[in-house]
Amino acid sequence: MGSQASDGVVDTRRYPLDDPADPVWRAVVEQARRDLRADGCTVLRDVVPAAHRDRLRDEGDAVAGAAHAQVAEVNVYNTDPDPALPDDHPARVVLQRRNAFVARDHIPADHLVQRLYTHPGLQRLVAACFEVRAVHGLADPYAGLTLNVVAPGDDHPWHFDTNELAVSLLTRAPASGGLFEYCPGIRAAGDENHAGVRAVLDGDRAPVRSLELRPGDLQLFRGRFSLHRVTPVGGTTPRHAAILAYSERPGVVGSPARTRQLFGRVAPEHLAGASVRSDTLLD
Ligand SMILES: O=C(O)CCC(=O)C(=O)O
Ligand SMILES: [Fe+2]
Repeated sequence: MGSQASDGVVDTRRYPLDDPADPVWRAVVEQARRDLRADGCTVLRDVVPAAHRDRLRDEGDAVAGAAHAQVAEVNVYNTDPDPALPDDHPARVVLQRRNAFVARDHIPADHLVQRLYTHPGLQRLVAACFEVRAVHGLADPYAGLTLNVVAPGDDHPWHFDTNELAVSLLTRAPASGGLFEYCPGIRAAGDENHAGVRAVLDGDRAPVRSLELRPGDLQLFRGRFSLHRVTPVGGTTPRHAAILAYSERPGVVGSPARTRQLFGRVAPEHLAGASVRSDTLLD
């Protein structure tokens, strides 16, 4: 095994990151591609070996207190309410966002999730699964890597992601609830499908799929096209998920407005640059 992957963060028998010619690597990629083509989502089971999962959870616990907790009124597009839109437009539905994100700059560089995020072999595998030439970590000092903290009784309401390629890793499973639900490909570049999105907000369960994530699994997800949420967390302990955001282009930084909304502050990088976009879908 090569040096990058053999430090134990990744189970290199199941995921031989250093060797894309290995039939095991190729089989992983083929299955992931089939899943992603079919419904925009795939789960790589047990990427982080069982021996490291306590550490993963403890590191998440250590930074969870730094999450920016503020109930925000949002819609699925994370846009401001626009009273000019008709009443039945999905952007008119106001949701309470109660989850809180820990920004990347609060996560120490030696934490397992930081090492996973920047791991060249893992990035190569993720790119192959998503069928893109390469994935790049964001240049955004906050949003590239976050910990999503959902407290008992709270949820993370329906939304689309701004970012195209997301990888998530549960670091603390909730005692109950906290399921990831998603509507595969409910919109596409050039087709917002407002009626279908609104129907889900009004309770239509037909397009909804549910996923049970386990600590150590990596979920690869195209959240820009699939409406998704985390259902209310039950029990007395929070749900923690690390969100590893990637882009096909290097240098991506979030807008100042969105950054303030998510983290309550901005960095010089956010004020300096224009954010890069690949389509004209609503945020
Ligand atoms: O916590 C999760 O599993 C999903 C989080 C999510 O959808 C997001 O951060 O955009
Ligand atoms: Fe999301």
